[in-house]
Amino acid sequence: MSAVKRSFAGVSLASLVDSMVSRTFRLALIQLAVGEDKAENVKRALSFIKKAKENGSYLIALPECFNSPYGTKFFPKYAELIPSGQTSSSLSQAAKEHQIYLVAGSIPEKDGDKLYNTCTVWNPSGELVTKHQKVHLFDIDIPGGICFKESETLTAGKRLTVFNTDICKIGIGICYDMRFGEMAQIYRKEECDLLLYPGAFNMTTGPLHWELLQRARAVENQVFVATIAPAQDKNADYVSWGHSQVVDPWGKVIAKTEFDEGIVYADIDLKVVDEVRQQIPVFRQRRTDLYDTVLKD
Ligand SMILES: NC(=O)CC(=O)C(=O)O
Repeated sequence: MSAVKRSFAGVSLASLVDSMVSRTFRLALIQLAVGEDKAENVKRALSFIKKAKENGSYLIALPECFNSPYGTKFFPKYAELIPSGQTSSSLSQAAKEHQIYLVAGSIPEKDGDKLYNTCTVWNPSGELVTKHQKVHLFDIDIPGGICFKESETLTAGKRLTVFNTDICKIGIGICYDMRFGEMAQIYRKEECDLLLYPGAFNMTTGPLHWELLQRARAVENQVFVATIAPAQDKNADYVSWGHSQVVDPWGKVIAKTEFDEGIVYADIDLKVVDEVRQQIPVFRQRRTDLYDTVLKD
């Protein structure tokens, strides 16, 4: 729906809707300490989910690779089927028990003879709403910095992923996906109000790009953006930058943490999305006669 369609006879549709349904909710980001013991990783995640629910969260998100260390050598060993694997079954149970939407970071997924980096989304009935297989694999080489090739063991997903909660529409990307502005633009076109990126940037790219990219995606698309990282473990092969955070549609960081394990809470008010889009109406000012970003099958 465009900003134009959001107003009728001088009364914005958003304000009518606002008076009828709640457009605020508490988002919790779990910055989890992830180690080599898969069962322990899942157990810790479940205990943080419980705590986040006790603190009033409606939507809870986990980090990229929350049941496995992040590294190509680990993916084959930790990979599971979705939704028949043990991790999926624990997540489904937790979403149902706590009556929450759960965006479950990512796990290495075994699908046929291929492996994916996959985020599962669960609703308050414990049903798998959707899953996102990371579409842009993290293959980079910065001499003296970091060299990483997810494609050594992973296959790239083939579709973008949006889903609805009772309150808003959400677009999902995983980590490196955040670098691709076209993907976020498509999510805005699909009427998303919030983009969630479970991600694990590193000590080379994190300090420069992590927050910059989130604020850019938020301002360009006038959406809330949240990122959820594993806590930092200085002894791991891959050292996570941490810094899970939430950015509002003005580009302002409204909640954040640094390196340690913990929960970041943000009270999201979707009125802010409508205000920004009304006050700076760039979406309907785009020159689609000159350029466009389109979703392909
Ligand atoms: N780990 C990633 O997928 C991405 C990343 O660390 C980066 O883009 O930098």
